[in-house]
Amino acid sequence: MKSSFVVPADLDAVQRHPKAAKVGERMRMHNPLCYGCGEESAEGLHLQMFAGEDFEVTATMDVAARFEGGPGVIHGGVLSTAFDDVMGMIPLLIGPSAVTVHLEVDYQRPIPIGSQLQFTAKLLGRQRRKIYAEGIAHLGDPDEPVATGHAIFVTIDVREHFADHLANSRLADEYKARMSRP
Ligand SMILES: CCCCCCCCCCCC(=O)SCCNC(=O)CCNC(=O)[C@H](O)C(C)(C)COP(=O)(O)OP(=O)(O)OC[C@H]1O[C@@H](n2cnc3c(N)ncnc32)[C@H](O)[C@@H]1OP(=O)(O)O
Repeated sequence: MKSSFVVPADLDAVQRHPKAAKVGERMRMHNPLCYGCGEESAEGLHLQMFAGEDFEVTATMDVAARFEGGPGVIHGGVLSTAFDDVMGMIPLLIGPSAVTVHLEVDYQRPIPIGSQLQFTAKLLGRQRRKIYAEGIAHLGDPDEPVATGHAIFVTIDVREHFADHLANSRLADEYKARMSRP
């Protein structure tokens, strides 16, 4: 990796949340309209995420024709969206909701339209509200990654963070009802 992404040395202790998805279990969508993993996002990536051992998440994504960037290959922005969402599941293994504050992707090989991308993401550490994660994407052999991602997520109070924006969602009524429950 050729960037300034640095995980601090003085990390906090972390534990897997008792209510986190079990190993091998599909992780629930955080929002059915999410462009990354939402089943109700017609044009979205439709990532399928699974909880792994310890602090790992795996995911698969079919590289559909609508994701083309260069001729016959995936668009780089689509791939970075996928990394954002896959690594964005890591905080849910330790508990808090969190949003991306930093995301970077190293593109190592072209990724063909029609292929199935597989992802493995893992926690690198937590320091206060910051959660550091790393992910790789591969086409079947995890020892031959086609891209690598790094991200920092910051924990949020979900109700507070989204309060002014719920009305923009197609599921505004549902979210308003859910967030007004004690
Ligand atoms: C319905 C269920 C939904 C559940 C939601 C699940 C969604 C997951 C999947 C999708 C993920 C996304 O795409 S999220 C969408 C894209 N992201 C966003 O929209 C986030 C926009 N950013 C923000 O709203 C804000 O920056 C916040 C709220 C995240 C943080 O602001 P804040 O609360 O004022 O906190 P602040 O003090 O600035 O930062 C806290 C700590 O993080 C550090 N920090 C802040 N920014 C950075 C940065 N770019 N790089 C490094 N470190 C940073 C600070 O130095 C500090 O460290 P220290 O002092 O402790 O050392």
